[in-house]
Amino acid sequence: MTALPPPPLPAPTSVDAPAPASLAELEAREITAWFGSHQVLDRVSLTMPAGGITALIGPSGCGKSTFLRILNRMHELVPSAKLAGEVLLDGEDIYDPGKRLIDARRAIGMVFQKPNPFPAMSIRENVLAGLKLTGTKMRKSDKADLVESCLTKGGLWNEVKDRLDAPGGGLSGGQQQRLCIARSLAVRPRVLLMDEPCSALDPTSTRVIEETMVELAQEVTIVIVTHNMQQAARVSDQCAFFLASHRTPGVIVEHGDTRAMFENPQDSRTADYVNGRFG
Ligand SMILES: Nc1ncnc2c1ncn2[C@@H]1O[C@H](COP(=O)(O)OP(=O)(O)OP(=O)(O)O)[C@@H](O)[C@H]1O
Repeated sequence: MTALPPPPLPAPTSVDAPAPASLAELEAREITAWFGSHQVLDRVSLTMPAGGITALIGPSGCGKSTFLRILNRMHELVPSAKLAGEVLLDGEDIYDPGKRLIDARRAIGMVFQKPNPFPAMSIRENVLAGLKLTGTKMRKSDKADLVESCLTKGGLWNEVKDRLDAPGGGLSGGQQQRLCIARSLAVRPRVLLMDEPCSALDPTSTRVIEETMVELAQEVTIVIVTHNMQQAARVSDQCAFFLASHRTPGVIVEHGDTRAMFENPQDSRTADYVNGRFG
């Protein structure tokens, strides 16, 4: 699935600086999804453990990106899209009518396939952009600290600390993606969703992002869609293998510990997929 633009957010309401985030578990229960009359997922359930990296794998069109977008209420941006089921963040349903959309998007951030920094904004402004959108006010010195800590966690600080006022669009592709990660972190999400975050990057930038992900998992739960089996094996703790066949919506065929899924898959279709025999 190609990158979507950042979702629109409601007008600013909060004036508090973001509170420190704690690790959170994300649980999808019986998720079924449609685009118009086309059903693309059928009762998919998956627990994504706090502080772990979960990789969603499977051939093109089996519903991985749709599932990922359901996890932070982006699916509902598509006019024909519908869904059934629940998404629980630490036990609370993000689709509860009493919950605000902005809170779900703030707690569950998204990094897209194609880096999408605001090209004319400075590196510093890019990192702080999410705060503006969520209406968060901070002291200037706190902002400087936040920029440094997010760029450090994003694995970019040393490369940009002397040019924070340069435009974000002037960075390399890999640097731009790390800037987008830093931007996501600035609102202190509890979960970070990553939709093929390295597919537009060279192998060196990919490895830097993978190292960044592993570091980040200590403070944020990560869910990544990837077509790269080596990447799933390198970074994830658990994998979920999605599959859809002609006329049949996507389901999870098998999920569990990544090493077990790669070395001793229980389903022959998983074995064929992880060994590159299809997809
Ligand atoms: N905006 C949309 N409108 C209509 N159908 C869509 C839309 N987005 C996705 N679909 C359909 O939903 C199904 C699942 O697509 P999705 O992008 O979730 O799969 P995927 O596993 O992420 O694929 P890929 O690995 O190629 O990105 C496909 O049949 C796709 O054509």
